Amino acid sequence: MTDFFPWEQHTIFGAGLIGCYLGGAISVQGFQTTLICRVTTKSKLTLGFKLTDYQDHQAVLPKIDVQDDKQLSSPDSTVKKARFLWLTVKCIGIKQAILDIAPLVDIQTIILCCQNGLGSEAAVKQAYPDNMVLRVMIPFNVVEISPGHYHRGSEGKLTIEQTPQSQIGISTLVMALQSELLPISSTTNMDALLWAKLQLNLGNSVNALADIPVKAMLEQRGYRKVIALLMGECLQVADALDIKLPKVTVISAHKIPMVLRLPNFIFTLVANKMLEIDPNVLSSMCWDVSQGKPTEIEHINGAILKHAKSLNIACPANEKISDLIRQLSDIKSLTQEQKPPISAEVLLNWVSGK
Ligand SMILES: NC(=O)C1=CN([C@@H]2O[C@H](COP(=O)(O)OP(=O)(O)OC[C@H]3O[C@@H](n4cnc5c(N)ncnc54)[C@H](OP(=O)(O)O)[C@@H]3O)[C@@H](O)[C@H]2O)C=CC1
Ligand SMILES: CC(C)(CO)C(=O)C(=O)O
Repeated sequence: MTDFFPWEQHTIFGAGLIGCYLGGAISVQGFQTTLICRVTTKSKLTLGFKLTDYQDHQAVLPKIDVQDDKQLSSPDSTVKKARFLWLTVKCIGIKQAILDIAPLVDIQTIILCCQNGLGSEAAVKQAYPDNMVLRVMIPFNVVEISPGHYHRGSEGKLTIEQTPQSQIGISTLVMALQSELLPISSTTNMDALLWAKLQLNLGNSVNALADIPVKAMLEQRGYRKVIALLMGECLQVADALDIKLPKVTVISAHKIPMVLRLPNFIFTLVANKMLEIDPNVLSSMCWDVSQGKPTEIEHINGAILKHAKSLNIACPANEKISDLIRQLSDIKSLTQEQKPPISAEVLLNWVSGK
């Protein structure tokens, strides 16, 4: 059993949307917090920043300890070892992050992997076999409304994995970090919870191709039908693996595709909670595509395809949408019709193979 206490050093590695929101929410509670960011974002963050959420909670952080990746790797770095190392880079940044976090890690460091999708923690565990490595599920969306203003635009509790070794410490951590800006809980069944989140993240690729806010996307039945196709395949794979998906929205996992297929006027009535999202929310993949960055498609839709292959289950919709997202990395080679924004009708025809 490991004893650890919430007031020990929290370090957030990868100060982007989730990292800044999480780090800000921890720091504002009075816990020692350091953000590790890129050189290019340091000046913005050292001026302090602001957190808000969709329920009008807010906090202003006049000062927070920010170090950039160059300071971290410098031989005379004075950066403290982390007790809680929150890894908030994208899945595709994990390989490099594993090397770069070395100066922050000692035997006591607990590494908390906050990635969407499946499997990012495996490489971290392999690189740090003597450390406690726990997974974290982040259900809510964060956007940067203006430089240094991070906004949580949707509901849900950040959930930390509990293992037999971590139980007491994680329960104490959860109680201590709990706040209006950061609702938080823990689970002993992270595998199933991450599959349930994976199901929801199937909307990310559609959102990136639609190139409109999530709320506006969900208001169009054609996009919803595409998401329903992707989710149907995901559920088939999860069922074959005998994973029982916990309910992470008001609608249970197996009913979501059916609800998504409903005509607009019934959908608006049945799924009004689902539409309670800020109108400015964009999925993380939509940000990546609009900024020309690589996406997490291989860890989201790709994770389903990997399992499907080993189970011999066909997932044509996920295959098709993964191809469309991959093609965006060579945007110059695409026709106008293949570039976002892609209309709901066109996308539905492509994905359903019509
Ligand atoms: N955004 C959201 O609303 C949600 C995101 N998630 C998940 O959370 C994870 C983080 O997402 P998000 O916050 O959006 O990602 P961001 O890209 O906004 O943040 C990651 C940050 O880490 C930086 N970074 C990456 N590698 C390094 C490194 N080696 N050294 C220093 N800095 C580094 C990135 O810089 P650079 O860009 O220059 O590489 C970037 O600033 C993802 O897995 C995502 O799917 C989950 C739920 C919601
Ligand atoms: C919050 C959610 C589900 C969609 O916005 C997400 O995980 C993301 O943007 O990556």
